[in-house]
Amino acid sequence: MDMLQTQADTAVELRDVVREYGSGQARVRALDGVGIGFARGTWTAVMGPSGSGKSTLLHCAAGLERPTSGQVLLGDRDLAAASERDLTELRRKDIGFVFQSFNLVSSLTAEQNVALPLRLAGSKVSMTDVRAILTTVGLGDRLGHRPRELSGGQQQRVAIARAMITRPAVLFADEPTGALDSGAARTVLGLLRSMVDDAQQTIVMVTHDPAAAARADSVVFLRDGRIVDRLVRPSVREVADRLAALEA
Ligand SMILES: Nc1ncnc2c1ncn2[C@@H]1O[C@H](COP(=O)(O)OP(=O)(O)OP(=O)(O)O)[C@@H](O)[C@H]1O
Repeated sequence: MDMLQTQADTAVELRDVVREYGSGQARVRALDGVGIGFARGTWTAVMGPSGSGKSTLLHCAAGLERPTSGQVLLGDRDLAAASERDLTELRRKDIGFVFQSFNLVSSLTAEQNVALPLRLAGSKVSMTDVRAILTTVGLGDRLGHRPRELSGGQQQRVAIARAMITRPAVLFADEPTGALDSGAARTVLGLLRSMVDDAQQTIVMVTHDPAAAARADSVVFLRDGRIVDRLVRPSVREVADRLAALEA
């Protein structure tokens, strides 16, 4: 789908992205010429064997790491060529992150954690909006709780609320359900699904879990730093089989 789309339909596009680490004998090519577009209002899962380049792809697409060569286009801006200052601004306003480890500030309440991106961006903080978002993720009765007073699934829902508050064009998720039991994972995946279906946000998610990947609109598979396959609306079984074949 990405090839035929115009840029206006594409939230993020990687063009011939190469990312190398180290030098000389120790040089590793983590991404080896990746070209892919993530269409607006879609959810893409990124899978592949350990070391295939999934996290590197996510970090380059999100402007957390610079490619060695190639372009990363967010709208009409090339993140690969942006200044540090522009990248910081972009990460605050246009991009959201959800990580396996939740990354909440332990001394802050759920409400304060969700308000934090707005405060950092110097925006006006509406506590009504903060509470509304926490209510959306089912935590309307946990506003004053600190992370240690919440379950893993609840902490991840706070992290999702925090990523939603700035209404980012793209949400990058790195193993968002990796630390959760299956019930909590289902709740979190349902929230991600509604961000795409109800708010037309774009999600790029790295996962090892075929059940999580099957909730996405499409699944791309990496091997040795290259995209080797893509499945559209696959079943859990299809994802698991494809992954097993790549890992064999
Ligand atoms: N900072 C780094 N310095 C050197 N090599 C790195 C660095 N980060 C990643 N690599 C290498 O790049 C390759 C891709 O790593 P990456 O973390 O993107 O893989 P992955 O698919 O996310 O793996 P996993 O599923 O195990 O998390 C690996 O060979 C890894 O060792």
